[in-house]
Amino acid sequence: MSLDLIAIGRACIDLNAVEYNRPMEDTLTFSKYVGGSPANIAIGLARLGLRAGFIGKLADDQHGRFISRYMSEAGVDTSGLTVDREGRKTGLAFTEIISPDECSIMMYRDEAADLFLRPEEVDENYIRQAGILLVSGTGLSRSPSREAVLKALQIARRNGVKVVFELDYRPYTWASPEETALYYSLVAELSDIVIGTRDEFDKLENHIGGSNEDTIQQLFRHQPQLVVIKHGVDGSYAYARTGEVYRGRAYKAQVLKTFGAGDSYAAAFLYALINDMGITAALQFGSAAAAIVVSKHSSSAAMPGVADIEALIAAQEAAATDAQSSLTGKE
Ligand SMILES: Nc1ncnc2c1ncn2[C@@H]1O[C@H](COP(=O)(O)OP(=O)(O)OP(=O)(O)O)[C@@H](O)[C@H]1O
Ligand SMILES: O=C(O)C[C@@H](O)[C@H](O)C(=O)CO
Repeated sequence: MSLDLIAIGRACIDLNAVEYNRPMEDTLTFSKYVGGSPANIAIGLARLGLRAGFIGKLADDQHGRFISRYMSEAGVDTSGLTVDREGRKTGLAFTEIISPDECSIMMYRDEAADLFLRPEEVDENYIRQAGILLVSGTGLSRSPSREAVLKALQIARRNGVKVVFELDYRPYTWASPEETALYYSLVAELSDIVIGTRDEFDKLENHIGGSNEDTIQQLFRHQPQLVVIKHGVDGSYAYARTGEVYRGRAYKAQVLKTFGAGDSYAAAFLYALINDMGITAALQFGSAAAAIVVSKHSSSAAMPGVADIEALIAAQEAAATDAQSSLTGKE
């Protein structure tokens, strides 16, 4: 077996408001989906036809079994999953969709099983047959998951497996900003590619209002070859260690909710990189996949296929060219 990418971290349950455009107090019905950033990314890559695997710990309950079955049916290799036997629960995320710009997530993650993944449950032989290890930042927030992720990182480094660090900052599991900055910078400096929002890089640097230039100057002193910094609807930048800067625009979308944007972006961006399509195409793929997912109800179940992404890019690039021609008066 050989896998294009293995993601390590949490696989949980999303309960997304079915009656939306209202506060959660007025929502009576929720739809169940698999959630958790690294699980969503693995599912997104499998939907794009790549061989994706997952390392994580599931609760020994109905939700854990649902996640395992869903991921496996989605085409994700689940042989790296372990099951908690000590009564811990699956993490739940209730999502509130008040309006397209006002979405929030209410977490139930006390003693969540995923944070109890142990280093001895991370198998060197599993990781060494992958092209990429994707580390999700939340897995670093607590022990023993923290040590399990660090072990996976160490295995990847010594076996020539590329490491992608998705910052995936979620405030609820970290003890302090200093702790977040310490582990984020440690892992970012050992990774080949770092992907995050501007706000997440501020967490890594432990200050507010940092600049992309300062961020890349610091990270390029270490291992990273590519740093991707997302700015929501204002688009995203990819900085190469060799000095090139690429800008990707966000595509127009009929936005229903904003969560899931980052995970679909990461999956499609990495799909394009793995297929040697170049960084400009990777930025287009990431933005197009995100535009599709923000217009749908779920994150994992809405991950698009290659044809959907290509169709959105073709339509929106053609529209942008038409708009440009009518401005300049050229055909
Ligand atoms: N409202 C939107 N409409 C269209 N595209 C969007 C929108 N919001 C985000 N995107 C696209 O998704 C990409 C990632 O979004 P963002 O920077 O919000 O990531 P994130 O905060 O990691 O997402 P998440 O909410 O899943 O954690 C952006 O660079 C952009 O291309
Ligand atoms: O685990 C979370 O933090 C929430 C996710 O389950 C959810 O799918 C999401 O926010 C995607 O980015």
